[in-house]
Amino acid sequence: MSDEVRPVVSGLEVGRLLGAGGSSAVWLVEDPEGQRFALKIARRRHRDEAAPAGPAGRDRRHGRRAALPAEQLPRLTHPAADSGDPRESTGERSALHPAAAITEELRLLRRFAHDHLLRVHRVVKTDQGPGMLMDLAPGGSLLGLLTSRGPLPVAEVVTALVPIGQVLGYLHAEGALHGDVTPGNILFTSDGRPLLGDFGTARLLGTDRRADAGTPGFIDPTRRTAFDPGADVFALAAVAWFALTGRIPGPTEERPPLALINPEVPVTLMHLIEDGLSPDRDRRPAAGDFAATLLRAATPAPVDLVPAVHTSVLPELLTRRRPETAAAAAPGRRGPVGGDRLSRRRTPAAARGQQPRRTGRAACRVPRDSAAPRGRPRPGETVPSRAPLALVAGAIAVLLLTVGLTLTLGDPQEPAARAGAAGGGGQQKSAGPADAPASTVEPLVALEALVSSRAEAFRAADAALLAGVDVEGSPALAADTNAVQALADADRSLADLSITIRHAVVLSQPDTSVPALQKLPAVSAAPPTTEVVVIRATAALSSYTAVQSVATDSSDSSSGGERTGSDPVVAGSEELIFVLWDAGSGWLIHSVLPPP
Ligand SMILES: Nc1ncnc2c1ncn2[C@@H]1O[C@H](COP(=O)(O)OP(=O)(O)OP(=O)(O)O)[C@@H](O)[C@H]1O
Repeated sequence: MSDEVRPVVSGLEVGRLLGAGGSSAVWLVEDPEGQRFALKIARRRHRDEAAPAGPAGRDRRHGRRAALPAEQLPRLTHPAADSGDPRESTGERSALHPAAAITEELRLLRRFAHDHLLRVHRVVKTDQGPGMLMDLAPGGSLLGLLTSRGPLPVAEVVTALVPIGQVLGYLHAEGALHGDVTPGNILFTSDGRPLLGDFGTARLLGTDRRADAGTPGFIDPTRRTAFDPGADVFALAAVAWFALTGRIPGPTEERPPLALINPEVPVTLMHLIEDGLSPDRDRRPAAGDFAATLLRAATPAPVDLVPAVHTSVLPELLTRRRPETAAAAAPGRRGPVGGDRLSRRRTPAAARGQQPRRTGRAACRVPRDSAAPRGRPRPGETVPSRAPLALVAGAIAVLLLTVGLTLTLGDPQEPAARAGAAGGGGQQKSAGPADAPASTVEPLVALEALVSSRAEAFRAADAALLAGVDVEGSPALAADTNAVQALADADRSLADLSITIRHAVVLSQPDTSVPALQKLPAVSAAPPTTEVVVIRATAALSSYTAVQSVATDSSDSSSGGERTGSDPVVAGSEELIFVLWDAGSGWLIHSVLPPP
């Protein structure tokens, strides 16, 4: 940022550098009437490499910042539009004079007006090429805020992103895409109002070269070549994830449940973000619906911009708030937050071992492991709000029925049980761990006992109990251990949880009606000495409550102290395929799969 050269612009006083992205630098400028704007100028490399600015040097609808759909272009009232020039209908307009093209693009852009869309005023000449004069957003960007403060509380994320969902809904309804929704492009006014920036500006400045690029972490891997509002929704969901965790979400199969990283996230919000990020397009909400659900997910709170803004902006911030006591700032409390945030939740990024504050895109690439898990109570910490507990409860509801699926399908590992079975006496059956069935027991009966023991592991938050449930080294054990350990780390357990099996049917082997099952590693990779059975059944979770032990002064450790709980969660049921193995010591769960 320091290597940016201050531009010279006739009629405007150029102030400080507001920020610099991958392709542009943005300066504070003031006109003779004292009105302040932001001036965006393409950085030299991009100016030199850029094609002439124009509305459609090529069809960029599916690329980065495909702000204006090409289908709108033939309807332009550009001087060439009525010329009968076939380039108009094919979108090949790169031959337009750049100045005319810029004027046209600007005219088009200004047709889009929304309270939360950053306004573009005019293009001005500078000694560094054309510059774009736009509304000043003194509150800086969401990226700057996150870099200063770390992950934001849910209530502030709601405030910051509901309007962005709304403005995206507006653009989509108008037939336009944004194409580059990122934390760097979400800006704030001095009263904390979020604005979506960078809409169409790259094309105006001629920096929109990388049609197939985008901002890593916020690019929809399933984006389509046609007009694709879903790609903007994906990016918005990715921004939400980033704002709540300080990490980019990563691919579905690698992504931990959001609730386990940030236990303050309500279940509704967790599901909303997962739906937004889902490769299954049917699950992705429309942008307006995303905004509406986000608004219902938690009570919004003003975005605290103080830690992030330039000192010259502080006097005009309306969102400055007094520090308050740590107790009042407990997670889930409504209203302003402050004192606690500074000490516990708002540890500066550098102190958490994160990247020091930077501007520009690079700062958003926070390493995946750089954000410490949050929400773990410290010894002696006061009772947390119900929100984290409800959250954990909901997260586990998802885990209980689905985590094993992802791992099983994505990572078919050969279990360590193979070695044990090889020397274990073939089909000889021995007694399993306490309460674990031996294979003299019918697999269906065994399955009921296994899921019951699995529920006990979650009730007690004791991963050791899983040894009698899942095959050693299996996908099921890996998934269950992660989930139970996460509960234990958060000092939580699931009271009253039970899992029952209904409508269980053993599928014959080979089952010609389910050919997909024969190819499963869980079935085909079993050692010869291991018996395998495949069961289709409905697993039903009882309602349960996430509880947290709270230390008391009592010296009677057997009392277990007080317990505080969330609202009961009813998790429902799901039809699943269970693959059970018996390597000589009784039936254990190897994998849990969705029905073919
Ligand atoms: N209107 C504005 N008011 C105040 N600051 C702004 C404004 N526009 C941009 N900025 C600041 O400048 C930074 C860079 O702007 P922007 O992200 O638009 O640049 P860019 O080069 O187009 O980005 P990219 O890396 O996506 O190419 C923003 O992150 C923000 O901090």
